[in-house]
Amino acid sequence: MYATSSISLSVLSPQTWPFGLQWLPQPAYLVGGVVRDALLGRHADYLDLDFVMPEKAVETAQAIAHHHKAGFVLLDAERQIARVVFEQATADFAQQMGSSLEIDLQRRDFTVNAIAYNPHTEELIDPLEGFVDLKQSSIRMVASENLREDPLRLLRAYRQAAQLGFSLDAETRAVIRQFSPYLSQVAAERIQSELNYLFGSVQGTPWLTAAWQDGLLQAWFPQATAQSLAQIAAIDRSAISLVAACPSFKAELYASLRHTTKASRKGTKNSSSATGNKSANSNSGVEAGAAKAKLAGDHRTWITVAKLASLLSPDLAQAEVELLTLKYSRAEIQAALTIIKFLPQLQAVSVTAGLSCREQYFLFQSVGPVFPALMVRALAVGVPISVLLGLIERFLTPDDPVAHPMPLVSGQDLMTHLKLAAGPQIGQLLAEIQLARAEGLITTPANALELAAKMTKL
Ligand SMILES: Nc1ccn([C@@H]2O[C@H](COP(=O)(O)OP(=O)(O)OP(=O)(O)O)[C@@H](O)[C@H]2O)c(=O)n1
Ligand SMILES: [Mg+2]
Repeated sequence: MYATSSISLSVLSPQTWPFGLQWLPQPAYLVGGVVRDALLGRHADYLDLDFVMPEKAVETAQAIAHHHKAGFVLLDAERQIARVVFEQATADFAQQMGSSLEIDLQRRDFTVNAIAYNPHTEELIDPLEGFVDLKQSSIRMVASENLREDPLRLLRAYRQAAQLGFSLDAETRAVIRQFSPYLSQVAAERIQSELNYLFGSVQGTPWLTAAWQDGLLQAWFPQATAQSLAQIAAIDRSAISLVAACPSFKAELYASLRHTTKASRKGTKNSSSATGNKSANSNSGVEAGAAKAKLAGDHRTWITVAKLASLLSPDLAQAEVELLTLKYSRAEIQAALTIIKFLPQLQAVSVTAGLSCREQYFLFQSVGPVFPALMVRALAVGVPISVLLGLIERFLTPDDPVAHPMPLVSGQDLMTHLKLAAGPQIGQLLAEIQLARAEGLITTPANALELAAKMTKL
């Protein structure tokens, strides 16, 4: 135990919390990432407070939530863990595991995450010498049994190494390799959220590759090869090249998909009983997790979907099974499958001939909003940038008749003017009108009606 005078821990001060110190019983400790990050001088983009206390954890959370009109979620009744969700912060309150704080810390994942701070006395408690590992930028397990107890920690090691810019202690890595088959026992939602972080940044890529090399991804992506991982690195480079060639495409590539998904990095159902491995047992818990993931910058973009698609089987049915197993949302599954389905068409394009107007029209129609993900994946697998830039220009032009056709006439117009009955023929005529427009053959509604009249007489 040592006093904090030599280190600036102002970020841990109750002044930064959304509630006052008087709400906490004595003793109570801050633990986990917030302490680690404060010691590193690392400012997370949002406040994620984890408290442990020998008793009254849930009552404390309840009282704080009630007084501050914040959200309250009982994450685990048995282990007495509750979450209070504020607008700009989340605070978890857990009953200490075991009869002392030291025992609780000994049951955690990595030494750098097993440092506690007592806000009442302003002291750090570091029995596992996590501070030494922090200074050496090293992720070191507390004990191999702890990794066995909650195998998600195997993958967390790579995610946290990526996030912190740390290395993985050699002995820890050897244990992870040995335990890698146990990762298949972990709830898919928890795996997914770690993966999303690894997909979400350039720094994640080498660690994703390391995780694959160490056998952590095989159970979830049985078809992934060294080449798949190389393609993920190529996606990082391709995104840079596309933005350099076409700066206005950046906003499209990095558009957030989070509104389309409810998967969360914490608070999803699981059966593990490890310390700090908080699990929600209600839907509101999932919501709380999602809210937190959103605050934490769980950035799902078209680039992350393109990376995900790189690891999947090229067989659509098989890829869908892999995505469903990982509990990806409908929207993400649709997006990843669209990439897999249309990539071969782009790979087959000859640079000289390019895609015909008609082919482009159908490509835009079929791919829809997934287009940016398909472009970055296509460039990563070697489709010439010249082929892609033409398509991107169309995509970025709001009134482009090929990428964004506006109907010249409606189905109703056709029925009224040509005295046709409703039926599949109307849809076919509308498609032909759009195509003729895309090819520059017609420009006005009158032209469209003429064309349709001609076609019905054929
Ligand atoms: N599977 C897990 C999850 C969490 N923890 C412990 O619970 C703390 C808080 O967990 P969490 O907030 O998920 O992670 P952080 O380490 O705080 O990292 P982040 O910056 O991602 O919040 C961790 O530091 C660690 O002590 C653990 O031992 N095993
Ligand atoms: Mg945390």
